[in-house]
Amino acid sequence: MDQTAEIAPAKINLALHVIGQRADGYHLIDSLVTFADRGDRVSARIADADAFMLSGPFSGGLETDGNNLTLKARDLLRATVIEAGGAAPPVALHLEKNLPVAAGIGGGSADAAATLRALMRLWNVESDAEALGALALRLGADVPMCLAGRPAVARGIGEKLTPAPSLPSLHLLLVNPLKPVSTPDIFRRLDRRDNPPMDALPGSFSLPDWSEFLAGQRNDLEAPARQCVPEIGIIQTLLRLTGAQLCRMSGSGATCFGLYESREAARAAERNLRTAQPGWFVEALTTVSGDET
Ligand SMILES: C[C@](O)(CO)[C@H](O)COP(=O)(O)OP(=O)(O)OC[C@H]1O[C@@H](n2ccc(N)nc2=O)[C@H](O)[C@@H]1O
Ligand SMILES: Nc1ncnc2c1ncn2[C@@H]1O[C@H](COP(=O)(O)OP(=O)(O)OP(=O)(O)O)[C@@H](O)[C@H]1O
Repeated sequence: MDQTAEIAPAKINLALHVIGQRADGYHLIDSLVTFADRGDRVSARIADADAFMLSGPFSGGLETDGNNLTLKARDLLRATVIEAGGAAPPVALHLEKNLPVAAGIGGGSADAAATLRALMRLWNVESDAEALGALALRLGADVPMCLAGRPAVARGIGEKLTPAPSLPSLHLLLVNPLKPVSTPDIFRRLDRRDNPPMDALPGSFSLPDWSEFLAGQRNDLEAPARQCVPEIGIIQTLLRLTGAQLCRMSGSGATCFGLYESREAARAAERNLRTAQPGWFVEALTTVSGDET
């Protein structure tokens, strides 16, 4: 194989409780994450020399040097492969950026994870899950969960993952006012770092059970994010007006999601909000189900 491609799906924190802080400043979280059926796209092919190309609606202003998480992932995997005596020939990478940047939906982390998956295939790298998780964590706290790409409870700083097999597929609308948010800044603004963890997850696939469960959970980063992006309140009011059963912010923001009872309801809300707010990112999507293999 000399070329391959991977989708880098949007990550959604359905709930995110901040329950402590490590001595090094990183926060301990208890978060339920799931993944969209779409996102960025990373394609890779063996080439004469390393190359990187960016395209897509949100490529403007993004780093094209070694600070782009796609290239950080390439460089880290290559160093690991070479250290183990393997070969990691030059590759041309193409990142199609469909997700807004610094938006709380894991864009850069998803790109890094997709790059790892693509290059492991291209370079015939084999690795056990534990070593791969540790490698991913060196790229960012969200990268291990994006590498797994399955509904999970994320604990520790986000790297301790427990599958959530009974989480059903959800119909969501993502809305972002295109105001980038700095993750460290939002964590720094927290008033409390010792909040209670999430309740026990429902054991059944029932959507009403999950809706009720989610309604009882929180995103502890929402209050500090609202200080920086007041539009978060407006977005949630608009989501409720379009019939969302639940709305909440994902990650460190500012993207919020609305939960709808059907794909049609999410699509209708998408049409309404795109007309009302043409300058915002508004995307209806379906999430992966916990029991898909
Ligand atoms: C908010 C979440 O998206 C929830 O899934 C993640 O916790 C953030 O994950 P991420 O963007 O991959 O974070 P990293 O790139 O590893 O860290 C960026 C910065 O965010 C802060 N950070 C991140 C994760 C975490 N559990 N505690 C933190 O305090 C730290 O200041 C860190 O320097
Ligand atoms: N491929 C990439 N895509 C997006 N951001 C990138 C990428 N590479 C580097 N970055 C940098 O990472 C920062 C965080 O962007 P990202 O989109 O990953 O944030 P996020 O969605 O808030 O992530 P998370 O939900 O993991 O906190 C940006 O400010 C950007 O400069």
